[in-house]
Amino acid sequence: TQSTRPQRILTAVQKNATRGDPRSVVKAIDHFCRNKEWAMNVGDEKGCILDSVVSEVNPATVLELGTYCGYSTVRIASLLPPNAKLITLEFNPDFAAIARQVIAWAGLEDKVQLVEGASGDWIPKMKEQFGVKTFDLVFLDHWKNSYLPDTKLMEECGLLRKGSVLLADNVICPGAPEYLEFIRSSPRYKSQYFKSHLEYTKVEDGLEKSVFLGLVNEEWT
Ligand SMILES: CNc1ncnc2c1ncn2[C@@H]1O[C@H](/C=C/CNC(=O)c2cc(-c3ccc(F)cc3)cc(O)c2O)[C@H](F)[C@H]1O
Ligand SMILES: [Mg+2]
Repeated sequence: TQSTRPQRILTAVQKNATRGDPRSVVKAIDHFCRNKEWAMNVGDEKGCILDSVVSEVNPATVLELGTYCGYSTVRIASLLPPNAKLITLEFNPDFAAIARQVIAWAGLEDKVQLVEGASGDWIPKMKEQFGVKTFDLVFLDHWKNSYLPDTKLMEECGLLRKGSVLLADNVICPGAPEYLEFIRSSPRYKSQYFKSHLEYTKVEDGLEKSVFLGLVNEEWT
């Protein structure tokens, strides 16, 4: 039977990366996607911006929406301090199965909890199921029209605290116009755009970093 692209990405990791070496896993995927088959990983250029935000936030709790093959999961988890936890949500069972193996090859299973299911179902259960109070960092990289509803849901569920950082991929390509419009005009967020390129291409894309400011008082006037 024909293999899938995620399966071919996993094979490239198993052939070219060193077990337990996250950087070699990232390198193997980038090499495969740049030279063999494009895939929707955040990639090396935007990945460096992701790395710098993770290092700056130095999060104890991270939520990733949209695991796909686990590329950004490995990038983020490899930078986390000891005892930090990354919860990543993926509702496609085939992608989840590949991502688990990629994360395991990188030796990061202890830092990552991959939850197979939909963000809309799991965000409301984060506290009771995983003992999470709030997230220090959220990486949004799932369906682009889900960025806004899921951000509102995280607020409603009390999963964001003053200073929580949201980092959204693809705000230009494919684009997340409703999310950008909301987050840039809301008094509850301080946003910053990091201009870059769509993974493995010269097409413009970028990441939007937004700091949650908490419920600001003008909302009570
Ligand atoms: C809605 N709730 C969800 N809950 C759990 N897992 C989810 C949920 N929604 C999706 N997933 C899961 O998250 C992933 C979805 C990633 C979507 N990403 C993209 O579409 C995306 C697209 C491009 C792109 C750009 C140009 C072009 F010409 C073609 C493609 C570039 C990018 O970097 C992207 O991230 C996964 F597939 C899905 O099962
Ligand atoms: Mg993306």
